[in-house]
Amino acid sequence: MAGVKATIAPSMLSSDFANLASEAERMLEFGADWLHMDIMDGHFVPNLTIGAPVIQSLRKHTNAYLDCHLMVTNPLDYIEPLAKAGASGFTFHVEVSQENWQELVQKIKAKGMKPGVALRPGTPIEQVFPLVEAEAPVELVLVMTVEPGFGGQKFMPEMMDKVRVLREKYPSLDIEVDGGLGPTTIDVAASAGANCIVAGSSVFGAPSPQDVISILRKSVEGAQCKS
Ligand SMILES: O=C(CO)[C@@H](O)[C@H](O)COP(=O)(O)O
Repeated sequence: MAGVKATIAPSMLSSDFANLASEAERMLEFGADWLHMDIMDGHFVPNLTIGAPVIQSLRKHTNAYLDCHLMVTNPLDYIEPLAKAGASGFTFHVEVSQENWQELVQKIKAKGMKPGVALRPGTPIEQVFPLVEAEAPVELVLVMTVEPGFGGQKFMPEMMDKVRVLREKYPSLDIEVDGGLGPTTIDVAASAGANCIVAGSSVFGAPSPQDVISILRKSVEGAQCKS
């Protein structure tokens, strides 16, 4: 797994939104690499969270990489506002982009953001291959390990087959996993080949978030040494 960096991204969905800036600062002090921002429209998923105005407010307080996961039906509408707001990564869902993914990726890149594609647990992994192999490719694949919409759900180990297939095919791709990740589930994800780890409740709910971040990182780095 040469060339992929262990990246730990606390999911700010589990933070205290009323104190977002200080929660973000705390996570970065604890060793987080990215801040994972879950943008939901109440349509693609049955939950409504934040959008560009909140990213813009947070951007005033931090230079951190803001890893935005768009759980929305019309990702195209979000590119311009999120770029202006200061988003760093823009990951849209393959299920809503069958027709226009090339346009999406080109626009995301043109706005200086890192393009990624996510897939729901029920979506076959083959659907993302063309996006990774395109002339203007996505640079990250987010394998959802729970149904998108809410934090605190149970990790789905059967999703690791998707991660293994991706890692085998694309040794230097950023492969992100999201949902139910924590000290008890990280080893299976890391050994399957995931290198970007999103974790919400296991980090924010821990007596020592710093220790959890460190356990996640060590597991990913350890798995890379073995491969
Ligand atoms: O995208 C999502 C949920 O849709 C995630 O980012 C969750 O927020 C992760 O939370 P935990 O499962 O780690 O609590």
